[in-house]
Amino acid sequence: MPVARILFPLPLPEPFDYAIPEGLAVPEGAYVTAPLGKYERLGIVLEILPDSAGEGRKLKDVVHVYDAPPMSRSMRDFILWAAKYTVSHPGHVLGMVLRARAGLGPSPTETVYHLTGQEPSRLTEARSRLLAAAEELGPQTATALAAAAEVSSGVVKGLAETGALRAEVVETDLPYAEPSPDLPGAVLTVEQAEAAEELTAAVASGGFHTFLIDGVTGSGKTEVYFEAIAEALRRDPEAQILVLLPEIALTQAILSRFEARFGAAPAPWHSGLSDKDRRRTWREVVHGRARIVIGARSALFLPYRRLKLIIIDEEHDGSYKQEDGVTYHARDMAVMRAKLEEAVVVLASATPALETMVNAELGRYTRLQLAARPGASRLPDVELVDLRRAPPERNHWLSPHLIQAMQETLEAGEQTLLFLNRRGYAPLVICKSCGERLKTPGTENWLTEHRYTGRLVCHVTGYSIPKPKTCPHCGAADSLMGVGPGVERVAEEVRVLMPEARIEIFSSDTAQGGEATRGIVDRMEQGEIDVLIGTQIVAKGHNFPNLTLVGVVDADSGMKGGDLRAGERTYQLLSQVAGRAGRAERPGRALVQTYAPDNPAMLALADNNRDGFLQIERDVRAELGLPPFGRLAAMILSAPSAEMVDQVAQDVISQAPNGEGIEVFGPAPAPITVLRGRHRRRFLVKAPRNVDLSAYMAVWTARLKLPNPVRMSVDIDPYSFL
Ligand SMILES: Nc1ncnc2c1ncn2[C@@H]1O[C@H](COP(=O)(O)OP(=O)(O)OP(=O)(O)O)[C@@H](O)[C@H]1O
Ligand SMILES: [Zn+2]
Repeated sequence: MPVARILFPLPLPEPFDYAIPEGLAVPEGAYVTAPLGKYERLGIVLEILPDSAGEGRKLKDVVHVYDAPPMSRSMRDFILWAAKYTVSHPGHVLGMVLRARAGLGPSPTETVYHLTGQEPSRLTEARSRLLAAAEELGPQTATALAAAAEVSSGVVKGLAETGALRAEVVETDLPYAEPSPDLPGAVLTVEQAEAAEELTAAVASGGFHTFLIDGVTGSGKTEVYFEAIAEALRRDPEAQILVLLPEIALTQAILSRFEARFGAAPAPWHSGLSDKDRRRTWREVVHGRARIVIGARSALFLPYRRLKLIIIDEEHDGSYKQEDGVTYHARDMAVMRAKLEEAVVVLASATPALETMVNAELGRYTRLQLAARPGASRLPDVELVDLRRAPPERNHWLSPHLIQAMQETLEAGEQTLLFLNRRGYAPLVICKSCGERLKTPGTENWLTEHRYTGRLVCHVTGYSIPKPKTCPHCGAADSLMGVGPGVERVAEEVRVLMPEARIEIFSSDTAQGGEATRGIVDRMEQGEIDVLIGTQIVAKGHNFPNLTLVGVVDADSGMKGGDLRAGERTYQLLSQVAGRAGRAERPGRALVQTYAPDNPAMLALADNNRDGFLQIERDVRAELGLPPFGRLAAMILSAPSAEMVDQVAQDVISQAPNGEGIEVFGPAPAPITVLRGRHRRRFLVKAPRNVDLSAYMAVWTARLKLPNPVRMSVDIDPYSFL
């Protein structure tokens, strides 16, 4: 009897072997169930071994094979590779792949009711209301019809018995409509057409190829990669296309753009999906029927049947790094995935990551440049406002220069966007009496004041309390004071300065759920808002034609904290924000308030000299042997008490293997020192580029025997450093 080697989505070190019973067809990659411990569990057949592998062994049987296309070999290889790279159990990675396993079964069904046109024998008031609702809404469930007509669902049953309604059993999860490659797109400019041609040629000839679309904001990067998508759809009727976006950029606006271009909505994948939509997308992906998937980073781990093109829009974005559980960077993983699938991968950005630029220079990626915005649209002028010379008034945040520009903009009937990457009213609350800074109990995380809700909130842990009347430390009454600006406080300032302006705040607090976001975006597009004050949620993907002034309230805030990418990230975010201005005919400008106008990131921003900035960055990193010129990994230990974690950390460091050129720093407090009641310490490991740091970390972690409540995780290429 042949043997199936099965991987389960559990943190187990290896797969297990099972016998394939007579009469059961089990292909490689099949989704199966098999007994493990007390339960039958879902797993994946990694490979089929010859009969000899089972000889003399007492193996349990595979129990059930799901009626779904088997997982491709390239997907299985990707799982094993990703586990090795991230120093995780393969079963842990498989768990991410099987996140909506309900999609393995067929769609659930429900009963809907149609009008038959036949008159009921007796027509009551309730019955005619219900028939009217059925007429208006079309086929619906009894519950939905009854609710719409405000009658009991018994009325539906009664009408069905008289023959006025006909019941039909239908599937709840419908397939996605087939996108069409041949609808007209934008008429491309010469430079756009050249870039599109290179992409479509690579898609047409097949095979692995990595591109970078390096194009200024608003240059039409989306229009260009649309052409590659169209080509992939056209070439291969089974090809699947994955478009990754930062979660925050997955707005209705971009979905609508896809729908307009391809005549059908793409299959979505992000953290806000309902269970039903998650199951639906997953099923359609596995069966190969979802042709275009648009999703956040975890969409990379879906088990596509035939993935031929991956787009990573805003490839520099920090949200592609997953920090929890299996830590990975979706951009880097996507390139590997494309290699295994022999697919084309396209990174797009106006401010590519230094890592990506270096890869392009080394010829690993083909760089396609878009230097201009199409039509009359121009890049905004960026001007630094030196706050040391002309500061705002005390306890105010807008400089006279910015205020004047806002007033001119309002008078011209145009819109202003003020950017401040801080939610709430004030980022810090202190007691005037005793000087205490309010923190989440047991941690070093400050509480942020939110006036809108009257609460103090921790943005790290989510801890929140109503704002106390007295100081929790010294008991003084009315002594708590918010320090520094958040978007709510800046809005307050603008309201006083410009009482006639229509002002709105756009942050994750005011944009809970897609509907609210759409409301603000729509109103901004329609010109119903004069001043929009927003966090990074406004920085990406929006096209506001009448927006001509962008004000950056505090350009320095992102520079603090000693993070190796702080300068790069500040440059990226600010040029992204500035790029919102002047996207239509009217020219735009950006005023950037800073106390450090000679910082290289600020100077480069003002000169629109991105490459000069990257050159300085790369020199610094090359000098220090930091990524991409060296490698980093982190190990995080956590335990219920600080004493315990410190003690274990000493033992852990003594076990670190020696390696040529490898340096281990720490233990030090982790970026988030206390999380969910656990104290965290971190080691940072630095190695030359040619060292396999994953293998080094695997050797180290295999040596450790950690006491029970202590947990350990490895982060290859860490991104947070505080
Ligand atoms: N060739 C073209 N003809 C007409 N309109 C175009 C053309 N190219 C781009 N546009 C329009 O210009 C705007 C910006 O294009 P797009 O969003 O594709 O740029 P982008 O480079 O992806 O921008 P960002 O960097 O902000 O993400 C869009 O409204 C788009 O429809
Ligand atoms: Zn006090």
